[in-house]
Amino acid sequence: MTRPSHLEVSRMTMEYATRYRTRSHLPPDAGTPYFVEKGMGDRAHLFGDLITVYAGGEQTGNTFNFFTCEGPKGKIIPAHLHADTYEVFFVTQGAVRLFVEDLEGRQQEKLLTSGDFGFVPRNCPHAYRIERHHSQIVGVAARPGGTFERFFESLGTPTDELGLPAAPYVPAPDRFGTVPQRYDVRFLPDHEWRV
Ligand SMILES: O=C(Oc1cc(O)cc(O)c1C(=O)O)c1ccc(O)c(O)c1
Repeated sequence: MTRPSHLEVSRMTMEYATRYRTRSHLPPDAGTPYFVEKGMGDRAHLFGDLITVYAGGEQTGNTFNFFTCEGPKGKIIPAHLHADTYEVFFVTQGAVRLFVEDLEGRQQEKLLTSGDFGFVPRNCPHAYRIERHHSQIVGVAARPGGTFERFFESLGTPTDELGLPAAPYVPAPDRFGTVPQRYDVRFLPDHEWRV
């Protein structure tokens, strides 16, 4: 067999076995350059969302991640915070209303549309609502020495599908008692938005 040229190599989508998938396009280590075709990251369904992870702790030495989150219009993620995790919300399609409270208790609300960016520091309560069908957010969420992306398939479920779940995936109630805290997620059921 002849060796592929550099160009051919760059077009290939390799498959790996990782801690999380028997077949993944993400390598199981931090030293391998790689490419992932659109939509072909490690996918999970949680509530009405499709989350696609393109890079996570395994690939980045636990320093950052990169994922997309797509959900149906009307979808609300209720108030929560991350004690030690910084988060990016970069909207690439549709419209997403982000609510965030700073460390002094000042609240803001902003409609993000394609190309708009929101940043949520650690310890800041936040929530969001998807305002348009086919909305997509690019996310980065990490803390010193840890990333967050496996939260989605731990509370939700891994999937090979490329679209939103046909019916929302609602975790069993006992999962809420253990999984969020493992990933530095604290839901705030009594939180009120004044904006
Ligand atoms: O984590 C993000 O969104 C979520 C999606 C879910 O289906 C359930 C959740 O609890 C959350 C959450 O926020 O905790 C998310 C989405 C987009 C983004 O840019 C992020 O940084 C995080």
